[in-house]
Amino acid sequence: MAKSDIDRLYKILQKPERLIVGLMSGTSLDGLDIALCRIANNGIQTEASVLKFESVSYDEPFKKEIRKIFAKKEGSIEELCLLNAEIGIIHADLVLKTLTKWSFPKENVDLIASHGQTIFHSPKRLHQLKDYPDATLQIGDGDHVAYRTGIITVSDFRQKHVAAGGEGAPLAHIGDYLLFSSVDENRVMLNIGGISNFTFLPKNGDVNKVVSTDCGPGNTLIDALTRRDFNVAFDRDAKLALSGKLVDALLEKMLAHPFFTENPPKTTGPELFNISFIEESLRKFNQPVSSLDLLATVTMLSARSIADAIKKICKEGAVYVSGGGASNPLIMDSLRKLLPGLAVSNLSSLGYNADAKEALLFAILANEAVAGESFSSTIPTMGKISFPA
Ligand SMILES: Nc1ncnc2c1ncn2[C@@H]1O[C@H](COP(=O)(O)OP(=O)(O)OP(=O)(O)O)[C@@H](O)[C@H]1O
Ligand SMILES: CC(=O)N[C@H]1[C@@H]2OC[C@@H](O2)[C@@H](O)[C@@H]1O[C@H](C)C(=O)O
Repeated sequence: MAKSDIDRLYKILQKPERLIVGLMSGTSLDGLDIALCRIANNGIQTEASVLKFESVSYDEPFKKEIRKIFAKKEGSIEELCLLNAEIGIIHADLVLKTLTKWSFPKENVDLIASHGQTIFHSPKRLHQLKDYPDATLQIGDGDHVAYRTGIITVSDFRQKHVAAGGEGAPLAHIGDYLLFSSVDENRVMLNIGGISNFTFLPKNGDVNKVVSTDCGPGNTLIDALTRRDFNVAFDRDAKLALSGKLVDALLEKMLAHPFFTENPPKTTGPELFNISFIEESLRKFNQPVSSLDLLATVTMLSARSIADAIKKICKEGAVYVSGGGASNPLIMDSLRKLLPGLAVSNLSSLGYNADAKEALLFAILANEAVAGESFSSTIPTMGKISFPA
């Protein structure tokens, strides 16, 4: 860290608006979402827009490398160490490449907000080891990103949330509250990524009534099955699931898992919802199920677990859906049927790109980290600052 960097940061935090590149690499391991965001002010005055967005796919060897340790209880510590640096370097290079593609000079970017790659999410509810705290780990070190890009980088947002008594997730509610609260509509901001999660924003704007929680598997089980049984990365437009049949009794067995009955807020990950979860459910069901019917049933598990979680919190208002699952017609149509009191639409109906939302939300967290104040003792500002020099 050099004095010039501190001076630069000081100037950035005094600006009325900042240009922040938000980076999100989620649990689907499909690629890196890169959003160039303009963010004015901070806190409840925040105004944000996405100027440019690109989702850069990871190549198969890189996905394979991450999968060696992703959400696994056991693996190579060497691999973890190497990937921490490698992911930082790859993310930095993807930012540089994308800025060049946009013909946007990197000198004009104030900050990078880098989520990193979640490698293991281990809240107490999952590990159940009484002598250990809630824990979560994101890698792709921010110093690599800052050094390689020359841009001040805010990263590793989740640790402070855990330090302040949270599970390290969801963090979306902060940006959701700042951007999407409405005086005349109850809003559910639903993201269907690998894991599904939502923020409930009551129409009176009362921050104390905001609820934010994971619901369960979004696309993660669907992707795991299409990879295993059909050798494709995901079920585009639910074509495969739509040609299978829902096996009701198996769905009920899956929904009997205690995660679904626990009250929100709660978080989870592919550490729980993975192929072993499906195999265990099939073992309990003890009847043969075809691959297509299994996929149809697992797709309905996503829709049902989301709808059940929302119904507990909000019965009337609107649901705005983002994340890759918003492009799954079987999930979207099922949500509309299961939530008759709520108008379900894509986040684009509020003028925001559904795929860019999570990267934008982390840009907002970085903006708060440099220019904001804690919302409360349990919602502090989050993120660590890395300097290029
Ligand atoms: N056209 C489509 N039809 C069906 N599913 C789709 C479509 N497009 C994307 N998806 C699903 O969305 C997934 C990617 O979602 P997304 O990028 O939101 O996840 P993520 O950000 O990695 O997850 P998380 O939010 O849990 O961290 C894909 O793996 C796929 O399952
Ligand atoms: C530990 C972790 O990376 N969790 C992610 C994941 O993806 C969706 C869901 O599980 C959510 O809890 C979280 O991401 C979003 C962006 C959040 O923190 O709000």
